[in-house]
Amino acid sequence: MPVEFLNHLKAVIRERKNASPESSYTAKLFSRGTHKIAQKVGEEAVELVIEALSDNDELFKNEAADLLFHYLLLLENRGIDLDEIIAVLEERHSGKK
Ligand SMILES: N=c1c2ncn([C@@H]3O[C@H](COP(=O)(O)OP(=O)(O)OP(=O)(O)O)[C@@H](O)[C@H]3O)c2ncn1[C@@H]1O[C@H](COP(=O)(O)O)[C@@H](O)[C@H]1O
Repeated sequence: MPVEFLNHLKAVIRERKNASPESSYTAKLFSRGTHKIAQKVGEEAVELVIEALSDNDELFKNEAADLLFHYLLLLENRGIDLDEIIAVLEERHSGKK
């Protein structure tokens, strides 16, 4: 189920690429381009690092979700599927067998 949801979210993000910027947060970020999307990934990564140093699991999970969401956006903006990143990990893993 979690993997299916991730695939569903990827599809929604892809749809938003062609949606009007006024219609959604995701569409607006796509309209602002690579610089803004990359900046958001950096911001969300820093926010996650800050929460990693706290003991609040709820805040940590929320920041982790924000980072994952914006990471998916960055991949979609680049035209690279998450499966291609997983393939890199699989290749690294198989090389260590
Ligand atoms: N999973 C998410 C998701 N996670 C985080 N966010 C947004 O990411 C932003 C992160 O918070 P920030 O305070 O860093 O950003 P902000 O202040 O809103 O934006 P800035 O102008 O400051 O950059 C918030 O606006 C969140 O709403 C998300 N926005 C949308 N989704 C999903 O994306 C899909 C498309 O949603 P829409 O974009 O609403 O169509 C749906 O399935 C949504 O559930």
